[in-house]
Amino acid sequence: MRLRNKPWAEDRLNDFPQYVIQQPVSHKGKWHEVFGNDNPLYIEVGTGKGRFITEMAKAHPDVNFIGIEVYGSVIVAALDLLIEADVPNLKLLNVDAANLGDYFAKGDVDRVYLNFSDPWPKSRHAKRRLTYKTFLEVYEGILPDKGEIHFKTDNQGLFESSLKSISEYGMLLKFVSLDLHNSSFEGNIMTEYEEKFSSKGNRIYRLEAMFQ
Ligand SMILES: C[S@@+](CC[C@H](N)C(=O)[O-])C[C@H]1O[C@@H](n2cnc3c(N)ncnc32)[C@H](O)[C@@H]1O
Repeated sequence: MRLRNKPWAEDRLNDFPQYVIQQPVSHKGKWHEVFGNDNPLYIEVGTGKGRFITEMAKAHPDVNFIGIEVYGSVIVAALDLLIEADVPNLKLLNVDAANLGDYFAKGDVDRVYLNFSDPWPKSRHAKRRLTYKTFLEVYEGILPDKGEIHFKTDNQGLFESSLKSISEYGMLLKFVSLDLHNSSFEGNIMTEYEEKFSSKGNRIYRLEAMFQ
């Protein structure tokens, strides 16, 4: 993603503590207190400008959602969407996914969504892919037993390397589509990148995988 520096982003994120989690470490093991209910918690890692997670929160009021994004200059756009939507079941978290184990205990998170993650095509950058084994370890550490990741991308190389990484990790593939938009899958919510790349004619790949 091309980044425009927004020096004011941090102040804006701090101005909305009702939407942007300020001290995530303090919620470890007790995230239900943040939402005031015992509903399941789904997170999107690399939420970008937040369209997917905001639309998911609107469509599923009985699920709690957190959009996680490493760049403040990007997640401020998600904050604008959340302010407009004003839904109680969505929060934002401006952290690096590599550190999620510092903020979430095993079983705090019920599902991980990865959408159009940066492909990092060069093999020397493979460790930065959000489906690399070290990130799978992080997700396994915060999901319950048999927890799931749901991943979609238009990038064939990233999809193939993710299938390999997920299989080598010993996860069970529950669903694979090599052309999501021409499949029978129902309830798809488009992300910003999905709209951009599918409108150019790119195929969308999707998988669901379960830890076991
Ligand atoms: C290509 S964008 C896709 C955004 C959105 N999910 C979509 O589909 O439109 C990938 C996003 O993941 C974020 N990201 C990459 N690595 C991350 C990490 N380690 N932790 C959190 N976010 C990350 C990037 O900053 C970027 O905003």
